[in-house]
Amino acid sequence: MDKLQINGGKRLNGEIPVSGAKNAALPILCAGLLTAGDLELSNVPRLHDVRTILKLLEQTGLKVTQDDERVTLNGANITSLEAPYELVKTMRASILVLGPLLARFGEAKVSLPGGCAIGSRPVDQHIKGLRQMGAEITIEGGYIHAKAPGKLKGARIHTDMITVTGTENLLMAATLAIGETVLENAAREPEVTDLANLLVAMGAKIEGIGTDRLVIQGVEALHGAQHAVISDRIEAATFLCAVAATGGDIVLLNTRTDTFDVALDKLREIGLQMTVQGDTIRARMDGRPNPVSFRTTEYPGFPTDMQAQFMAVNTIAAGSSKVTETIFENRFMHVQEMNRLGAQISTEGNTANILGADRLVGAPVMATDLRASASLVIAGMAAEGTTLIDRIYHLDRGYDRMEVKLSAVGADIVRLK
Ligand SMILES: CC(=O)N[C@H]1[C@@H](OP(=O)(O)OP(=O)(O)OC[C@H]2O[C@@H](n3ccc(=O)[nH]c3=O)[C@H](O)[C@@H]2O)O[C@H](CO)[C@@H](O)[C@@H]1O
Ligand SMILES: C=C(OP(=O)(O)O)C(=O)O
Repeated sequence: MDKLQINGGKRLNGEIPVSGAKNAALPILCAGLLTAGDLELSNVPRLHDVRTILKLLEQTGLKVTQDDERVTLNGANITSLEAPYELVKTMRASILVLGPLLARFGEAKVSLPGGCAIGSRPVDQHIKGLRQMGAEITIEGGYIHAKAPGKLKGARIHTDMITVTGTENLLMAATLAIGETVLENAAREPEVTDLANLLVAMGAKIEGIGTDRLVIQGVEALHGAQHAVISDRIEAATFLCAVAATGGDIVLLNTRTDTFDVALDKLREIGLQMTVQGDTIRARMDGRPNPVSFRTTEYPGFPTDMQAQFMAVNTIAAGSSKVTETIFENRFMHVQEMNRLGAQISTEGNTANILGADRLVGAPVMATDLRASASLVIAGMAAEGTTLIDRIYHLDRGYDRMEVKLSAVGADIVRLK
């Protein structure tokens, strides 16, 4: 199993290209199931999760042609309407094939995703919404069996909570349903907007893009389109946290700063000096970070996917901070590992109290989930001595060669096979 070995205490200096967003690429690739035409995608990140979804899509009969970050999909010859447990269990976002398959073919059999390290993560809202659109859904043997005799029909759907992949699944389903669908309480994450923009390019009729009320007029069929996946705001903010923790002067290329204002404000509060020019951000840091307190919430609030990385910066800040996680019930698994490096964090329910330590000292630690892994990389880079991070397959799910990008700007970080 691969590990990362980090010798901490190195300042970062140089340019880092930001990849396309995992959380936009995954639903967008699933949208390939909605059409018999060619979907020509660029800026698709090289991630394990992308490979998993492509494997899943290929076994439905979707034709995949890949040239580095360019992926062309063709859904003219879909032969299987099933997403098997073996693939779904490795990646929860596989549930995103449900809406498109059901909408275009009137049938789908998708393994129920299990819970995962960060929480139980049910998909009841996806199912509830599809039922409101007329789908007949049974759950048997660990699989969601869904049928829409005739076709899905437009409906007014108000999800009980804001759900990102739930909104995406229902949005994709609604594009081919008969009549009008209104999605109330819709997620407004930039990745949902990126998917909606692609669907419009494919011929979908969607109003309210970027708001919490999406109105979709179903069409008979969608056609092929070209689309560049939006830049990954979480990857970009992760690198900014890294430089805030180590000090240095870096330039991020290919960013979309308009998609992560809240994180940028918090980074300024930390003391990171940033200059934004077009799609680049120059970020400079000297001295010890200021502590920052925050609560995670849905977009446009502070993203849960950045909670762990900001906590890593807080561990060495000059003062104490409070971090509250409101989206997932078990997203503090990095706390114990950071404490192994000398961090002083205590938790009370969904709140972590962090007392900034004068220094962290390297130690062997274990990655428990994707963003926890990234936070341990940051903490390891800020620590004195050597940190060995085990189970970095979590990191590879969602970061495109993180150690290569960080070594290129001066970090001492190597992958041990
Ligand atoms: C592939 C992808 O885009 N993943 C992102 C997506 O996950 P994902 O779409 O799975 O997260 P959701 O927005 O659906 O989850 C938000 C909350 O709603 C709950 N819930 C959700 C659906 C449902 O049917 N029932 C239910 O109870 C979840 O357990 C969670 O507590 O949004 C999360 C919240 O921004 C991010 O952390 C993930 O990186
Ligand atoms: C939780 C995440 O992803 P997923 O929903 O794919 O597990 C994440 O990107 O931080």
